[in-house]
Amino acid sequence: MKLITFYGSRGLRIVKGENQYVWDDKGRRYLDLHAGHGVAFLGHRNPKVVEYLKRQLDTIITLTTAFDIDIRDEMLKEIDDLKPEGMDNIFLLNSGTEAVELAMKIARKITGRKKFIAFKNSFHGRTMGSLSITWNKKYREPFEPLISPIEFLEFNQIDELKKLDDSVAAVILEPVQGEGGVIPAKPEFVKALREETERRGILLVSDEVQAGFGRTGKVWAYQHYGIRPDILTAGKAIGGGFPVSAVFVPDSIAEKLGEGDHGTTYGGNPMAAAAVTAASRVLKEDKVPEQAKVKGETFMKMLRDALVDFKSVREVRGLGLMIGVDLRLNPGTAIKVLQDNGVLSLKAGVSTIRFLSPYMITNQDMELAVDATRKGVAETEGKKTS
Ligand SMILES: Cc1ncc(COP(=O)(O)O)c(C=O)c1O
Repeated sequence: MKLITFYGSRGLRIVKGENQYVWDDKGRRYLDLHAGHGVAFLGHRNPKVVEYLKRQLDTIITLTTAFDIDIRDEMLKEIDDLKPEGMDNIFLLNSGTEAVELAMKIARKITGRKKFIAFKNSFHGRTMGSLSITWNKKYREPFEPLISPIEFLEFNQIDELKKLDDSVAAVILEPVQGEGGVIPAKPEFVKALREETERRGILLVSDEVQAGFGRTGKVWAYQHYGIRPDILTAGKAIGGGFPVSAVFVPDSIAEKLGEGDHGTTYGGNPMAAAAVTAASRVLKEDKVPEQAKVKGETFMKMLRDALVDFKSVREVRGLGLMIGVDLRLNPGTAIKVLQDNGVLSLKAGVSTIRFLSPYMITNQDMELAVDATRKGVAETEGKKTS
């Protein structure tokens, strides 16, 4: 039997993960700034997550939300302190794309409108709805016709907001574009977008599947911008490594949703509830957002200082521990050199090395990553390194 995988092989067989590290079958340790596409933000096998999952395994693994269970109540209590402002309702799913799908369904149901607006360089997932609002043509075109109407606007261009009209159900925004190249939204753009969407009765969806849950230095990335979205989607980090995603909405929206509007076999299962409970406790007890803010600033400064002399480096950018090194050349060589030097990273957009570091990264880890990045960029420029 052969496994279908749509990702190119990295040529490593991983046998173990712990905190910010993974080990291969030859016993070599890697600093994991790939983190399973950012899932392992709370580290691999975070002890609290392992404790909760093990306890849940001994109790019950599966139970639909039609039946009550204590672990879900515990989860609701733990996540209540972390909820996006004004959003008292959560619906649990299993992957980021499912959360986006539900956000789109909700937007159509609530507004009675059809159209979605997304941004150039956006990434929202690979199922038919979320794919329709994902910018990269290579992902979209083989599967057309997708849902419509959809319009992609220039990201961070206030002028573009003139194109919003009363036919639009929702605008889907990544406060920091992840797959598209680690591009933070500009504060004035987000403010203008919020004003214009509010004025026209358009729902604003903050897609925080990648940026959310502490990674950018706040619990939710929209909190950097002094606005409130209408719907928030979360995933990746919120289960501490367990597959789970969430849609948050305020009462004003939840009240208009009813039985049959959506459903999911696995969503909200006890294992996922246990994982989210543990992850929420870790976030609060370890003051994860604060750590991400401080460490992210340090890491970005170290990268900027170390890369200042390289002509191929266009920019080091990001927010908290969501960091990109944007090159004028293809980043493939640099990512390979980083890996050979014990650091796993991933590509974003066409030209960016992306670091999605677990929050427990140390200064020593950063030095290793910065040194490996220097080597990677040097080789990209055709310079010999030792
Ligand atoms: C912003 C954003 N939305 C949605 C998704 C889709 O998540 P998943 O791969 O879990 O379906 C991703 C994945 O990278 C993402 O970055």
